[in-house]
Amino acid sequence: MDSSHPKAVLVFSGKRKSGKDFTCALLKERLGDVCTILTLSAPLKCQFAEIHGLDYEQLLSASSYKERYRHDMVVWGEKKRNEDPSIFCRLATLDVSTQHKVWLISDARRKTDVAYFKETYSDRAKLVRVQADESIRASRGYVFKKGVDDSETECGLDEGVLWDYVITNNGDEDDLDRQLTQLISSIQDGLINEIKTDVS
Ligand SMILES: Nc1ncnc2c1ncn2[C@@H]1O[C@H](COP(=O)(O)OP(=O)(O)O)[C@@H](O)[C@H]1O
Ligand SMILES: C[C@@](O)(CCOP(=O)(O)OP(=O)(O)O)CC(=O)O
Repeated sequence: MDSSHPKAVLVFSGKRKSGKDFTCALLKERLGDVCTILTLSAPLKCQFAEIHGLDYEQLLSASSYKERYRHDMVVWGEKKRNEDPSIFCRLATLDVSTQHKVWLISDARRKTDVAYFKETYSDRAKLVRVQADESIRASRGYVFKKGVDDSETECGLDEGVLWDYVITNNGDEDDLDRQLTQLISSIQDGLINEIKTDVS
């Protein structure tokens, strides 16, 4: 593995409907092709869909179809992680083009996810928590589900993590834009000067 690649790995975590995907898409828009979005859930959903004859594309979407199978995917995923804690981290980051110097991992959920990226990429890995008030999440379609929202998949990173950045995403677009601008400039200053060339 090329130890100099990637230059930065932003590991995002947040509750359902907090805006992880939304925030990563905005960052990708701002950073361009130097950046790529990777999800730990994609390889899990791919395998789960194959085993159960389900529609992978629908599992990837923000749909009721995904929600219908979420709990079963969580249980199956945890069984696989118990056998090999970093399996989905490795699968999600396989063969990423060296063109993409900045990786946005949009959906870390467990201490083992965080540990993998910190151990593998050291200080190139930065932990980002996206947070939104529960009322805002509800307005985006969040409904509490027992066995999901009170279990590790949604609570595994609620405590004991020192976040490098916390993004508050309650719908104030100017505030979000300001936070993302700060995040991008601190990454550029701190970790990856090359991005200044790539995005200028
Ligand atoms: N700041 C925002 N402004 C407008 N819509 C938003 C904002 N943040 C999230 N959303 C919308 O809310 C829904 C949930 O956001 P998403 O990023 O999918 O959450 P998560 O990935 O954390 O579950 C999506 O439809 C998304 O487009
Ligand atoms: C089984 C899962 O991978 C399903 C995650 O699906 P998404 O990542 O699509 O969830 P959102 O937070 O709503 O964007 C969770 C897990 O515990 O691995």
